[in-house]
Amino acid sequence: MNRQSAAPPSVRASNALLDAAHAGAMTTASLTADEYALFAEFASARRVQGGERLFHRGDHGATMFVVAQGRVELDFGDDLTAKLLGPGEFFGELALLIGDHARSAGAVMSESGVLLVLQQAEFEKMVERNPRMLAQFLRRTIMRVVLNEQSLIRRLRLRNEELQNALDHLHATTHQLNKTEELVRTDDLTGLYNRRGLTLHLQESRALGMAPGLGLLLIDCDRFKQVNDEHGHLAGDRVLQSVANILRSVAGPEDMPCRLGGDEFCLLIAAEHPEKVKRYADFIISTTQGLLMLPQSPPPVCPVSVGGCLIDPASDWNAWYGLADAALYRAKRLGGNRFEWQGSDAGHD
Ligand SMILES: Nc1nc2c(ncn2[C@@H]2O[C@H](COP(=O)(O)OP(=O)(O)OP(=O)(O)O)[C@@H](O)[C@H]2O)c(=O)[nH]1
Repeated sequence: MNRQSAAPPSVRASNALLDAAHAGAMTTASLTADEYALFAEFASARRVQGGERLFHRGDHGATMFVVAQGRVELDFGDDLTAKLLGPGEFFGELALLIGDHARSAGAVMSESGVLLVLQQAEFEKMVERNPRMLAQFLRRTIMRVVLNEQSLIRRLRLRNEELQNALDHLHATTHQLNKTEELVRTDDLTGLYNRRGLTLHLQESRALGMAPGLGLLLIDCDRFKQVNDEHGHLAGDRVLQSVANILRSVAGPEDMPCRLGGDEFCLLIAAEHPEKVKRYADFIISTTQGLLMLPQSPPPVCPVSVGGCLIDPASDWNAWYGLADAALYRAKRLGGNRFEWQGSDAGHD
C-alpha cells in the first residue's frame, strides 16, 4: 500500500488540489458545470449593461457574483494587472467566507451580460442541498486566496529588493557626489580649500549667520619663482605644501586655511581682537624662519610676507581682501619675511 492511497480521501483530495494549484489550474476562478447548475438554481440573475460599475475597490459588500453571460473586468489598482472574467467564472467569493468586507478590486461590466448574484442566505441553502459539492468549492476558493496571498508576498519581496537596490544606488551616488563636491572645493597640491571652496564656505556661513568677530591673514611666498628656477618645480611644490602645513597647524577648528592660487594663501580666523590675528601671523613667520635655518637643500620652505586685518562680517570678500592686501603689499615693499597690520580706517593700528 503506498502512502498516497493510505491517506483519508479528504487529505488525498486536498493534496490533489495543491498539486493542481501548483500546476496553475487553481488560479482561474471557474465553476465546474455541476457547480454552475447549483449556483444558477439558487442565485438571482441580474442583467447588467456594459460599462456599469458593480463596485469600487474598498467598497463594502457581502455578495458573490458568477458571470452567466458577458464579461467583467476586475481592477486591483496600483500596478497590478486587471483581470477579465467570462461565463462560468466568479468573483467576490470572499463575501461568502467572511461576510461583509472591503472589496480588494473594483468591478466593471465590460461587456453587457447576465450575472448570478448570491447572498449568504442563498449560499446556506445551497450548502444544505449539496454539502459535499460546496465543501469542494470552498476548499478550492480558500486555496485560491492562499495562492494569491503567496504570489502577493513574492511580489512584495521582489519589490522590497528592488527598493533596497534603488536605495543602495542612491546612497552610493550621494556618497560619490559628496566626494566630487569635496574634490571641487579642494586644492590638489596642498589639500587646503581652494578659492571655490572658500567662496562656497562663505556663502554657507552667511546663510547660517556669520560669526561676529573675524580676522583675515593673506600670506604670499617671497621670491618663490626663484625656488622654482633654482631647485625645480617639484621642490617648489614641496615649499607650497610646507606653507599649507604651517597654516593647517595654526588653524583652529573654526578657522579656514585656503590656497587662493599660485603662491598666495589666506587664513580666515575667529578673532575679536587684533592681538589674536597678530599672534597667528607671528607663528607663521617664525615657523618659516625656523625651518629656513635648517641646513637643507632644496629648502623645505621659503620666507613669506603676511598682511592681516580684522574684518566686518557685514561687508564682502572684496572689501576684506582689499584691507589685507594693502597690508601684504606694505610687507612686500619693506622687503618681505614680515607681518604688516591694516586697521579698518586704512591707518596702521
Ligand atoms: N612649483 C609650483 N610653482 C607654481 C605653482 N603655481 C604657481 N607657481 C609659480 O609661482 C611663481 C609665482 O611668481 P611671482 O608671482 O612672481 O611671485 P614671487 O616670485 O614669489 O615674487 P614676490 O611675490 O614678488 O616675492 C610663478 O613662477 C609660478 O609659475 C605651483 O603649483 N607649483
